[in-house]
Amino acid sequence: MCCLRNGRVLSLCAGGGARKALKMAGGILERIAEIEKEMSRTQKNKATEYHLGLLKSKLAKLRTQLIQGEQKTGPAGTGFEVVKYGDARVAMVGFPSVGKSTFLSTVTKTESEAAAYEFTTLTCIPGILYHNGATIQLLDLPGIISGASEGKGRGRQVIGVARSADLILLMLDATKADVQRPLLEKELESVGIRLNKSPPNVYFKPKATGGLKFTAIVPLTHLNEKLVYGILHEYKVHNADVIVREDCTVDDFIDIVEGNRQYIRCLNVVNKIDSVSIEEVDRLARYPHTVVLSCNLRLNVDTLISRIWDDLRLCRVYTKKRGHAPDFTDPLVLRAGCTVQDACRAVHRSLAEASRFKYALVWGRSTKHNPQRVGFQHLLADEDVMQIVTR
Ligand SMILES: Nc1nc2c(ncn2[C@@H]2O[C@H](COP(=O)(O)OP(=O)(O)OP(=O)(O)O)[C@@H](O)[C@H]2O)c(=O)[nH]1
Ligand SMILES: [K+]
Ligand SMILES: [Mg+2]
Repeated sequence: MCCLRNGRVLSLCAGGGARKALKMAGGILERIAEIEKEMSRTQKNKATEYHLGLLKSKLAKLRTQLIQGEQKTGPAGTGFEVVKYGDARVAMVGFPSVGKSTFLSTVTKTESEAAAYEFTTLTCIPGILYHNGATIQLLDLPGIISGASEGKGRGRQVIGVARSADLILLMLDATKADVQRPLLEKELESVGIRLNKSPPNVYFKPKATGGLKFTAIVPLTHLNEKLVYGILHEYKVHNADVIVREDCTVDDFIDIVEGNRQYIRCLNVVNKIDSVSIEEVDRLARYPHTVVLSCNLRLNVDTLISRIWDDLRLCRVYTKKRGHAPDFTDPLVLRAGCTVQDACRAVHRSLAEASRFKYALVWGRSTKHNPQRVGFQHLLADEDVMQIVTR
């Protein structure tokens, strides 16, 4: 019933351009359904792998068209753009009534309405989580339903926000986690979001001339030259260098050719563990990238916050003035793998220029001795202390 309400809201605000876009999306959806049907009819074996590979690239192309169509023609103001704020952004994605709003209200000062009926939250509600000297923007979002990625309910907007996050929390209900998790993963996958994955190690460079050059530097068990050529042909790429450096799948290779994938870290958050047995809690907690939780009983809330912190992979750098103690209250909050130059830039843009910067003194886990005199390229570690010496 609520979906209907959402559907009605959507169609009410759809103007001429948007209506055309919806119609176009409808055509693409039909073709996607046809290809999915054909794929499910086709047996998987050596003889069909080429055919299946091409179908997969056709499918990927259509899905990209769908997303791009939406981005270009979607009525303005229907997304819920919330300004990025703080050192990192965490978005909660889940089915209705799994406890997203309850969690936001538990860990931030923002009150997001929580209730026993589905679709209580209708837009993006930001809250701020203060942890370890960092400010983390936590986004509460409307519940999504299966088919969200194809435009059902507010799914598209929700996924659009998820795309902008540094970490996605897949919020699950402990009584239905095994059903909900794969459905949510599928919705995010189908719009090009890759969870807890790193980009496949494949070099791909389209060129103007010279034909296709294919090299594999490891034995391949899913891909072969013919298949790669077939997929590239599907994308109308006739000149390119391809170097495959890992045993990647057809899907991985298509991701590389599409080039628009987003690799985002994700944590499965299983809420309402007060509703299931202790044995079940134990089983759920063993799933990879998972934290179990009860917002109502405040069980494991701190564990979740510290897992969020770990997964964001932030790096705190305490700055220090010459002759003074370091300021441990207000760190620079950067990303893991940051350099001294990044830290200088965070203090002031001009300090990141070689004309101003002489060297830095660093104390902490990144150094061999304390302090160590280092240049711009030195890699900093979490909780390092840094003193900048200028010219
Ligand atoms: N048993 C139990 N119920 C919970 C827990 N956390 C939240 N709830 C209840 O679950 C219901 C839904 O909570 P919400 O926070 O509104 O869920 P939501 O995911 O934001 O829902 P939508 O905004 O509708 O998508 C409310 O009645 C909460 O009181 C929990 O840890 N255990
Ligand atoms: K609810
Ligand atoms: Mg809610």
